[in-house]
Amino acid sequence: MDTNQIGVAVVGAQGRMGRTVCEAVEGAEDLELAARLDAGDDITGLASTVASVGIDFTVPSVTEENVHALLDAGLHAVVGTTGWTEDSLGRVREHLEQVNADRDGNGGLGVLIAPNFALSAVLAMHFAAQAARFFESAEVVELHHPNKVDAPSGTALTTARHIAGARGEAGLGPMPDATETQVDGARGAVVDGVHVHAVRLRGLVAHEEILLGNAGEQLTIRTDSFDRASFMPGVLLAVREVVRRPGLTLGLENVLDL
Ligand SMILES: NC(=O)C1=CN([C@@H]2O[C@H](COP(=O)(O)OP(=O)(O)OC[C@H]3O[C@@H](n4cnc5c(N)ncnc54)[C@H](O)[C@@H]3O)[C@@H](O)[C@H]2O)C=CC1
Ligand SMILES: O=C(O)C1=N[C@H](C(=O)O)C[C@H](O)C1
Repeated sequence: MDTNQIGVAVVGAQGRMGRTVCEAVEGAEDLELAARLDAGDDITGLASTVASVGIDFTVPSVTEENVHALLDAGLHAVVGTTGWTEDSLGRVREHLEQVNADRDGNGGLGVLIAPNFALSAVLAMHFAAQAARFFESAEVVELHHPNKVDAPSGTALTTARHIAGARGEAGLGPMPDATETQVDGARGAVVDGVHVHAVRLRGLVAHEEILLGNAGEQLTIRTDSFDRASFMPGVLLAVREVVRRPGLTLGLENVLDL
């Protein structure tokens, strides 16, 4: 391996995203694909490889455990897997503080977790948060392939939280809604007061629409990932950035300086 290259281990390498990430890493001159791991493989062994960054695209039930194992093996982590909570993020922050306190002089480890690495999705979330304070109503509709195991998507959860945060800061109250629900679930999930709807449809990859309404007008912000290639520039950027960002970074928007 060239000394200027960053060694990368992909965890979840046999999955839809993992396979695409392996190809993208192999195609990047400044990165070296050092290991492909999937269920049943031992992350601890990465400590004795040239890998310095682990990329996790696995399943919500195992991603936190994988990140702790990557940190214990001395690797930075880039994570696209969904399912993170304030509690699990807090445990990663604590772990980073511990490992980085022990690494004096060796440069701190970083973890970058992003619900979506596609530029269009990151911008859609950003624009939605900017627009939210100007509208009485806002709802999020996410649309995905039917093999997705979680709903609503991590991107939709984050979008809804950002909208709710912006509305709260602007002093907006609850949205108008006179519904007397006839069937449970008809109005979707409610995330911090924002309704989120999840569509699962054969043929889709990853899509999201943010609807913002006032009397007589509507703003629609839409992002479409037609191919998993859309996530790759963001994933590779995250790998290059995480090695010089000790601690926890949440969202690609921080790296893009939005
Ligand atoms: N942040 C982003 O931009 C994106 C995030 N995602 C998220 O990434 C995750 C993976 O998505 P897909 O690749 O579509 O799923 P997938 O089901 O195709 O792949 C998951 C892979 O993880 C493996 N796996 C399961 N347990 C494991 C373990 N303990 N250790 C190592 N590998 C393990 C599985 O065997 C499988 O190969 C999901 O949470 C999805 O929502 C997906 C696309 C983009
Ligand atoms: O499972 C997927 O496919 C995707 N998952 C992420 C999410 O839940 O937001 C990102 C993207 O939507 C694709």
